[in-house]
This record gives sequence, structure tokens and C-alpha cells, in this order.
Amino acid sequence: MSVAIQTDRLTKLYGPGSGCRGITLSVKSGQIFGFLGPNGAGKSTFVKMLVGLIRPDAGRAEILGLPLGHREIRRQIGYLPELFRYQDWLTAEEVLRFHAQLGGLGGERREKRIRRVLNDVGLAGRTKERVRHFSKGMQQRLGWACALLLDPPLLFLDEPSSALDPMGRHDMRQLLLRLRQEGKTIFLNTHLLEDVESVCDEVAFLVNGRIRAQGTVEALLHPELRWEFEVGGWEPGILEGFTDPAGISIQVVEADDRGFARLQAVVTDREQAGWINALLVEQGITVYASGPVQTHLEQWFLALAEGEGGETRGSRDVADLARDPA
Ligand SMILES: Nc1ncnc2c1ncn2[C@@H]1O[C@H](COP(=O)(O)OP(=O)(O)OP(=O)(O)O)[C@@H](O)[C@H]1O
Repeated sequence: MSVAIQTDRLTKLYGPGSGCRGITLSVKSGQIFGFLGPNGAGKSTFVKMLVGLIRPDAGRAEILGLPLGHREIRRQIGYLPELFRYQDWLTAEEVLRFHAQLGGLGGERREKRIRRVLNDVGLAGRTKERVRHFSKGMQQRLGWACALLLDPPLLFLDEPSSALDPMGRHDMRQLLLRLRQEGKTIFLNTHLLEDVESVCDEVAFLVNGRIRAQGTVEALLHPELRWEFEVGGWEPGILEGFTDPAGISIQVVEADDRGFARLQAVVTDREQAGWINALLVEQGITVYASGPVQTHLEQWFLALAEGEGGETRGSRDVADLARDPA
């Protein structure tokens, strides 16, 4: 798989503690890459460097094999800015014609592309309306249309669903998946963890201008199989003296004085979880429920964001954070 974006210690500083520093990351072609972080983390600054709107202070980058700043890159990328604003005296169609003209697209091909992208973003019936009469969500849909217009292989979308209602967000997630199927690479800045969990192949978390964690969503959230058991009839020491041939350690996460407890164990597979289940029952414990522990991206996000400014958190590895996000 080739690499669409490669950055090497890319840096832009606006002052102490703002901007982004030393960002090294790699985005494979054909991926949806999620770029996450709390407000002010430096996500938009990073994207603006990649699309050529601001110059880095230090570091290097290659976009589609071309060095950052190369004119050809602009032909190959689509960009939806976080703060979008279009000529509100024009109609949606006219805005797109203007953008097509800037991109060197004309004639019947242009008209065909305009019809196609307006249809893709759900504005097919609103093409003759002036942008000033558009709702914020419709304007953002127009922004998507502008980004897609020249059919670029690489898209930078900065908070692309921020103005959309739940249905609109759903539509856009479907569109993202379709674009990936068509082979596009998508760099997605977002706060919507639902989007990240459902469409992103890899993610990077930015806090205070630095990358704190990076990897596939699956590896970040589930570096190990942890199983939970909700039980009744629990007593401290009930499993004492029991010899465990597999060396599994069962931890008590929570227990009350009526014998209710939540237990957890790291297991290699479901069979091992079933074996623990049988063991508990053998000891006279009632198992009400059991299943794998689900870590949600939100827990991750909060744990990383709370560590803002803490260099020690930055040095912890991803698996370590996933085991103990707090
Ligand atoms: N042109 C600028 N001049 C001075 N400071 C800036 C400028 N642009 C951004 N910053 C600062 O850099 C930091 C990162 O801003 P940036 O907009 O990149 O963050 P972000 O992660 O995209 O935030 P949000 O999620 O709120 O959009 C902030 O502290 C911001 O105030």
C-alpha cells in the first residue's frame, strides 16, 4: 500500500503552547485517517500546513509523493475548511461553476460533475437557490460538493459534519465509505467519535500540539481481550487456594456487602472465558452476565485530553493507555 501523506517533525508555532510541534505521521493511500484532539490542540493548523495555506516553521512533508508546497498538490486535493463560507449572492450551481473554473474544469464535463456532486451531497433539488437562503447544514453540504468537485484522490475534511443533523451525519458517513471504496484517501479532522469508530481505519490523537497516540482504532481500543463477569454470592477469598493452571488472574473491579461483584480477567480467547465461568459456578457463585469489556473511544479521548500538558502521559505506550486510560 502506498503512502498518501508522510510528515516528518512538521511544526508550526504561534506562541508557547499553541500550534503544533514535531508531528510525524504517515497516512496510507485508500485509508480514512481520523485526526482527533480537544479544542485548540492544533488539528486545523496541521491541516492548513498540508493543504498549503500556511507555511511550517520546521519539518518536512510529502503529499502524494510531492514535497509540501509543490503546485501540483493543489490539483490533487479537495479541502473542506472548518469555517466555510461561500459567496452568498450566488446559487449553489454558480458557486460550483466558479470553483470548477478555478480548477480548470469546463464544458460538459464540468456540468456533469456539478450535477453528480450536488446529488452526492443531497442538494440536487436546491441547485438554483441562492446560498444566502441556505441553512448552515446546507452550506456545509455545499462545502463537501466543492471539495469533491474535481474528483481528487486525496480529501482533507476539517470537522465536515459539524453543522449537520443526525440524518445528515449518517448520509455523510455513507458517502465517506463510498469514497474509500472508490480508492480515495481521506484525512478527517473531527470531534465526532461515533464517526471515527464507524469509518476510520487509523487515528492519531493530538493534545497540546503533539501526537499522544496513534494506531488502528481496533489496536487502540482492544489491545487485549478482557472479560467481565457480573456475579452474585461473592465472598472475599472465595477463590483462595484454588490452583489455576493457565495462570489467569481474576480481579475484583467492584463488590458490595450483599455478594454482588464485578470481576475481570484478561483471557486469550472465549474458551478461556467459558472456563472461568465454569470455575465460578463450581465455587457456588452465580454468574448473572459475562462478556468482553468494550472500551469506547470517548473514554480514550477523555483520558488523553485530561493528560494535556503531562509529558509523562505522552511517553506511555498505546497498549498501556488502553489498559489503564486513567
Ligand atoms: N493564526 C493564528 N494566530 C495565532 N494563534 C493561532 C492561529 N491559528 C491557531 N492558533 C492557535 O493555535 C492553537 C491550535 O489551533 P487550531 O485551530 O489548530 O486547533 P484545533 O485543534 O483545530 O481546535 P478546534 O477543535 O477548536 O477547531 C490554538 O491555541 C489557537 O489559538
